[in-house]
Amino acid sequence: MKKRYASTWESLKEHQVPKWYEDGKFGIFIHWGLYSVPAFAPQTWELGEVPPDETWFSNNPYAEWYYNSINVGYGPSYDYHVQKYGKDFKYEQFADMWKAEKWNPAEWARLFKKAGAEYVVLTTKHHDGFCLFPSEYTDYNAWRRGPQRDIVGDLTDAVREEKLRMGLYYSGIVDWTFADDPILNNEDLFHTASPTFAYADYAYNQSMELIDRYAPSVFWNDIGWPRQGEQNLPYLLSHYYNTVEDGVVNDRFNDLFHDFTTKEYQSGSANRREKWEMCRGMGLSFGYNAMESDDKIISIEDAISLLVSTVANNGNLLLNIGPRADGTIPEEQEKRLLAIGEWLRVNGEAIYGSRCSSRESIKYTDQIQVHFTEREGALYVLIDAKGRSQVAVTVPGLRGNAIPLDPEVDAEITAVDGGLCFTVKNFGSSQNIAVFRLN
Ligand SMILES: C[C@@H]1N[C@H](CNC(=O)c2cc3ccccc3[nH]2)[C@@H](O)[C@H](O)[C@@H]1O
Repeated sequence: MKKRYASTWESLKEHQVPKWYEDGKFGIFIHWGLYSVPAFAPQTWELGEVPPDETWFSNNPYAEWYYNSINVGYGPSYDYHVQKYGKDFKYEQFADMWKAEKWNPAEWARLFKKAGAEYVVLTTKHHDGFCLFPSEYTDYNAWRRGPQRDIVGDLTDAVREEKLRMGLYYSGIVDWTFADDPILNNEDLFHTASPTFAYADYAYNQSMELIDRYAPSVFWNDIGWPRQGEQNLPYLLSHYYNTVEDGVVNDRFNDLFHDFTTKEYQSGSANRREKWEMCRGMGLSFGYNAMESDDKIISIEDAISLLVSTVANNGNLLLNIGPRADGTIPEEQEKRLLAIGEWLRVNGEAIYGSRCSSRESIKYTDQIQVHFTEREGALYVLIDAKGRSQVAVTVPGLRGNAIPLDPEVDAEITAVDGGLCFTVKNFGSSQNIAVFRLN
């Protein structure tokens, strides 16, 4: 019998995180839109590395922030824009330059499947207000302009064809087509963006059309929800759950409600006792940054290490790709997705469907950490030895027989006082993370 949610916080609080999201562990975030045309941002910091003040916002590494970065009227993006497009070139003109002429959604979905992802989250409307779906509330959308396609619908169909879950991102409180005072600090961002009741209704109406048209498995709201629309939320969220019973929402509704909490790069905190999700770009940006240098893009080994440490601590990893305006995925991003998929094909038994172990992760050095997961009565020991070709670690309190999941891993396991010593002589193809099943 399908549960019916009332539009009250009490009823919503009965919603449980669905098994598919607990089991899925790995998703692909996609930031694609008008900002993918200029595809420019300075390569400065990861979010959380420096305070979110004027220095961050006028040197914003997020290429999807291009509109605000030029709107502040100074800084690297402003200088780039004047030099490349001219002082009078309006951001809105990118709407007719974005053609997505090489886009093949089925190809994208096949790549995400090969990457071992279980779900996908696509931007439907980022802070610039341009919609990737035929919204009935604005013509500033990809059906009327640029690609002249229902990007959201076409990708949703392709993703579901590959039996992956489709999630939708919506920029709830920031929409520069309603209010575009330059943003130079978090106060502007989280509290005073788009301050009208008209915008609150707009956000509510667009969210309803996204739910009714696409029934997304994830409703990923960003930054916050219009304060003038907070009283709409219980109805919106109960409508969402009554439409998508095993749907999930994140914690970016002004901390009023969530299924899972979020971290972004170095920003935010997570606790093992509740479900959380880590999101980040491959480099310092979510939107494609054509200027990005290889040294700023996460290594394959560090991406897998992040997945392992996130999952072992009760999280999911939502790893972003920033496609080019023409619809192709940059090779350096594709390479990382395929390598993660390769690692998961060999070691995924310790990841998919696993649960957080009562054993906390152990940090021996900055390079050597051991994580634990549990699944179907088995304990998995995941030895992460960043950058080392061999390692020997003693894990206390373990006993029994440990088998490497990767047959190419050459390791010796010996019982020592009250624990097991793992001597890994060769990590095989497992990118310096060797996984053992303890029977
Ligand atoms: C995915 C990413 N989100 C950014 C806004 N970030 C937040 O609102 C935010 C970060 C964060 C970290 C920990 C807890 C809450 C948070 N909210 C956006 O400004 C970026 O363009 C991008 O879309």
